[in-house]
Amino acid sequence: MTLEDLGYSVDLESYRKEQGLASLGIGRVISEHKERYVVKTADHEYDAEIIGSLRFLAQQRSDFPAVGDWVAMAEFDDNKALIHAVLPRKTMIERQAVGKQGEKQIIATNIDFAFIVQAVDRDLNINRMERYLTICNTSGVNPLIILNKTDLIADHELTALIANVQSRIRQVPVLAISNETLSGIDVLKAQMLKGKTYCLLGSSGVGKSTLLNNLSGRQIMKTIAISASTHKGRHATSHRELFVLDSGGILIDTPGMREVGLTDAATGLEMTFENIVQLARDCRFKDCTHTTETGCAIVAAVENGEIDQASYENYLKMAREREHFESTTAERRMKDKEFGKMIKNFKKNRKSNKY
Ligand SMILES: Nc1nc2c(ncn2[C@@H]2O[C@H](COP(=O)(O)OP(=O)(O)OP(=O)(O)O)[C@@H](O)[C@H]2O)c(=O)[nH]1
Ligand SMILES: [Zn+2]
Repeated sequence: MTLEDLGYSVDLESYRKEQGLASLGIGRVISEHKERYVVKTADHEYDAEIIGSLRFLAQQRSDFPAVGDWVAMAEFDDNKALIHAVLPRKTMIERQAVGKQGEKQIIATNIDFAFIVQAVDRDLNINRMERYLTICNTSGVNPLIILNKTDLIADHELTALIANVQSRIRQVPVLAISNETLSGIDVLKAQMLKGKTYCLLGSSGVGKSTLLNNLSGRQIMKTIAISASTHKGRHATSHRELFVLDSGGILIDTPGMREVGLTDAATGLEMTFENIVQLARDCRFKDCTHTTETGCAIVAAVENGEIDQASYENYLKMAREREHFESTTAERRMKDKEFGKMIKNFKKNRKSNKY
């Protein structure tokens, strides 16, 4: 295997040279667990950690390596390495960190295409599709919607579902597949390009791992991490998350996600809801919130059925969420600043009081 097989590019190579990193090895992070990384190189896999100075300089979660990252590293043992630098990311899919208001968490980096997977039997949720789309649009990743488990419903039901999805999401291709009958799998395989990185996004149980197995033609087992204290199997931490398929495509399987909160960087919202946002030009007031104002072109379009009511509500909900993220981040920064001032004053007082 070569680095190019893993997705390495000319741009990355010239960056590496420019930055004087040529003496270090280059590899791609294929899994991450509590600041321990598995880094794959052309002919090796390393257990890696980051060097102290990198940790020291890290200001936020996104400064640490993530699955999909290219890193410059030094081998120090047979299969151990230290990560010295994270190379610039072409794309970065991120969400609001669960339970940590105002913080971001990277899902995967350097992704070219995302497969947004949903199951047609009971999980289908167009609001959630729009949410994943927004996340993709924000980071410049090309989305494809995959409807899985089509073996579980009748053909006419599937036709209706696809029409339903496409009435709300017009600009994104939709592909129906079944991991059971393998219908659609070859079509999907044929679309995947050598050296490009794909990522599977979707809730737990929609069939991402099964799809990975079908695309790779192998049974790639997930090792479930066992929490030592409770001996309870912990959910969906796969040991390896990045795979090179025989077709040459590179596939990242992210653990199933229950929550996909938006961050302030969700500029993709306007792209996802382009047909809604465009109408705002005709609103009577420039600062229209598109809710209760008279002369709101968006509300009018919802009323006359031009815009889907559910889509409209989902748009407003996500716009509020983005705003909330922004305000909590601002608040936190303010608090940090105040805390910094307090420390400074304390030190000053201590000096002057000489205790
Ligand atoms: N009938 C049917 N069942 C499927 C299909 N694809 C997957 N399944 C089943 O759905 C269940 C969940 O599939 P997984 O592939 O583990 O789902 P996942 O999205 O990887 O879930 P996480 O690993 O929790 O994120 C398994 O029991 C699969 O056998 C399908 O096309 N048809
Ligand atoms: Zn309006």
